[in-house]
Amino acid sequence: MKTVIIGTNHAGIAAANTLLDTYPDQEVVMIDKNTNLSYLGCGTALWVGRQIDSYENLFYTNKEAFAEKGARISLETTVTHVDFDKKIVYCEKNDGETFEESYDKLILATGSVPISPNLPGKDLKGVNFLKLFQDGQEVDRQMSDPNVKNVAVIGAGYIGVEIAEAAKRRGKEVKLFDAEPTSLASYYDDWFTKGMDANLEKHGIELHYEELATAYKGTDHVDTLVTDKGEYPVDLVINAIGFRPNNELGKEHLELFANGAYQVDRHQQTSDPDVYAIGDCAIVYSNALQAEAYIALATNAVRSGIVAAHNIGGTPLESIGVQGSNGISIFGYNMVSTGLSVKMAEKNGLKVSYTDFEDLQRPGFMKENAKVKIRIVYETESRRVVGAQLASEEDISMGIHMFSLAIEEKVTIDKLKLLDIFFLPHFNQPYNYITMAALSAE
Ligand SMILES: Cc1cc2nc3c(=O)[nH]c(=O)nc-3n(C[C@H](O)[C@H](O)[C@H](O)COP(=O)(O)OP(=O)(O)OC[C@H]3O[C@@H](n4cnc5c(N)ncnc54)[C@H](O)[C@@H]3O)c2cc1C
Ligand SMILES: NC(=O)c1ccc[n+]([C@@H]2O[C@H](COP(=O)([O-])OP(=O)(O)OC[C@H]3O[C@@H](n4cnc5c(N)ncnc54)[C@H](O)[C@@H]3O)[C@@H](O)[C@H]2O)c1
Repeated sequence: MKTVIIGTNHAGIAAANTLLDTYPDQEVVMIDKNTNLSYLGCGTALWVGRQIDSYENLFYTNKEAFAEKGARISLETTVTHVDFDKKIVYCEKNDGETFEESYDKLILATGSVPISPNLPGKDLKGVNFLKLFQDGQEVDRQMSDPNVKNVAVIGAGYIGVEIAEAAKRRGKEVKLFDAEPTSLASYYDDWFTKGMDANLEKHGIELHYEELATAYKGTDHVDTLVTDKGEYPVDLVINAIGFRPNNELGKEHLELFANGAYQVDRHQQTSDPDVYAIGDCAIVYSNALQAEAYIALATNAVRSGIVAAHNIGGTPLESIGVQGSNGISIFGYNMVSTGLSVKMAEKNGLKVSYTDFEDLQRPGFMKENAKVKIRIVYETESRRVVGAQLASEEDISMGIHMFSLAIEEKVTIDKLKLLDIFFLPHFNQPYNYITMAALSAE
């Protein structure tokens, strides 16, 4: 069996490793237009903000590792189109050479592309996106120029908030814009985003919410950002208003979700039985919504790659769905969430209730201590847990995984009330905030 994988980043890598490690008879061909693979985009802001010493360790594998395992791998090679009837992939290398690859099974792992606001001046120098390793390097190069003093970040989602912190750490004047009234509006409720916004402001980031960019001005290089509320001097702009699925190769042939992502079943199989789609170019099944959804995360990419590869290799395996669990840490303030916020649940037509609790992480007699906020969101009628959010200066990250499993397993809020949670002063309180939140649920 010959499998061709188009796109060799997180999703494609996971699929290739699974096929090569588990199914030695598989012939695996990997093709990617980029010069590198496995770049951890999460490290871009850490590097730009100089919270890590080098960007080199942000790659976790390389081309040679796959060649050694027996794959044929071509980087700097673009798949220009696919003939799905003849089952042939047409490729063009960066040096202009073209070649064809036939396949028995095809895996589309072509990822996502940043949404580009089509504004006047969008092609001016100094207007950037953050997706690839190369984009991060370019932003870093510009950030290193002492003449670059004013940075505008458009989009206060994950990338925007993280890069705003990084720019501030590099001593820039930073303005953060978003269409919504808060940062991280699609992941957290206001009780949480208010905490993050206070944190951003405390560290000198100027917040411009419910304010839309309308143009970039400048001669060769951007020098002004125009919005519906004013004009601001800028030396560097970073656009981070979300991703859209890259469906270029299959959009005429395969069934698509509302936003253009490839429609797949729980085996990652598309509407063409010989074609699988994984990672950011495909939909996921949201256990919180109990419906298909689009959630672009490296974690989902890896899991979907493993599922597709096992099905192709001959071991039937269904995806268990996702919760979209995510986390962020900005100037030492940590927030994690899984499933749906109240706002997002209601936007999607779910009738939900929620329970909040706030307390110190440890008993008051412990020296190192900080407050923790928790919200658990559950369906009002069924009482099924559909989301949780936590925030603290403490590392509360691991607590969210239990809620992820609770959502996946359709656990009710009442089941959490008397859950066995250990107590040790070094870690938590005898009246644990998870228990207290659950007990106070109406
Ligand atoms: C700055 C940043 C920070 C992030 N931080 C996090 C984080 O902390 N946690 C998290 O879970 N997620 C994070 N993400 C999201 C995560 O990076 C993506 O969800 C993940 O990269 C998706 O992996 P993928 O393999 O599906 O797609 P992609 O990473 O988009 O890879 C797709 C690959 O396909 C190749 N390709 C596309 N078209 C063709 C073609 N025609 N021919 C050949 N090759 C092609 C591309 O070159 C690319 O290598 C972050 C993203 C960014 C940009
Ligand atoms: N820590 C993490 O897990 C992490 C880090 C970075 C990226 N990612 C993932 O990568 C993907 C892309 O990240 P992202 O930050 O670009 O997207 P995002 O969806 O997290 O945020 C986009 C933001 O842009 C805003 N926006 C949309 N249109 C706008 C407009 N015209 N003007 C102003 N604001 C506008 C939205 O309100 C939103 O706050 C997401 O799926 C994200 O979850 C995850």
